Amino acid sequence: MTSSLLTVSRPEGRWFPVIRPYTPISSLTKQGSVELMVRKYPNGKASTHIHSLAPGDTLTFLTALKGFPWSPNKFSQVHLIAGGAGITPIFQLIQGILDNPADKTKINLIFGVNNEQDLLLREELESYKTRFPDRFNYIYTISHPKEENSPYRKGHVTEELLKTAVTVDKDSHVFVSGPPAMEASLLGSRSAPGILSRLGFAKGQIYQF
Ligand SMILES: Cc1cc2nc3c(=O)[nH]c(=O)nc-3n(C[C@H](O)[C@H](O)[C@H](O)COP(=O)(O)OP(=O)(O)OC[C@H]3O[C@@H](n4cnc5c(N)ncnc54)[C@H](O)[C@@H]3O)c2cc1C
Repeated sequence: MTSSLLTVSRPEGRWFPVIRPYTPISSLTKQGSVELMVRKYPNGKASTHIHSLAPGDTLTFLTALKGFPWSPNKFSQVHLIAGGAGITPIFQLIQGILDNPADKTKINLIFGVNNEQDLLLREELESYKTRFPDRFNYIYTISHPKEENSPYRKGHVTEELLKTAVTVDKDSHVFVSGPPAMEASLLGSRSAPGILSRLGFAKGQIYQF
């Protein structure tokens, strides 16, 4: 579980191929096809190339990259912090846990996006919430809401939000997947601790996709 696929794109007009990982959002046990969700960045070499593909075109997969070595009930609770398209590996983990009847791990998702349209996989997440109300909880936080009466929290994923949204205990683990600025503020650097360590999480309790 939690692996991504290394793709090779050959964008038109470029000498060198571009290698980028993408995470399947289809169940990993599904045979015969794979579903990717790729966010298009206007100047993004691989993402614009993948968006230009038409039915019948090919995309080369180099290999699968191993992610976190998950085993059921490894932790009593996981806190999953996703930003934008970073939801894909987090969603794969949610699917793997909740689709496995033997796994009783509780999931607390904090999903930060720019606007309501960026709330990817919203229906799938809401369906899990309906099926697992006691084990799956999510908070959406939107930095630049477009809807006037947006029902969601406004703002970025901040220390203030995480103080109330996550409980730090030895038996929990945190998974982070988001844009560079969000990851930097959560994880910090060698010289400056990030939000997660200020909240009390040990390094070994944090996994960055
Ligand atoms: C393990 C792993 C799994 C991933 N899975 C997915 C996935 O399932 N779906 C998905 O869409 N992406 C995923 N990504 C990100 C993906 O691999 C590429 O980094 C992304 O598509 C950008 O590549 P690019 O060649 O289009 O952009 P590049 O040519 O590398 O970058 C060009 C410009 O695009 C913008 N840009 C690029 N990346 C970001 C970013 N993360 N945030 C904000 N702006 C950015 C910047 O302006 C940058 O200067 C994953 C990354 C990792 C490490």
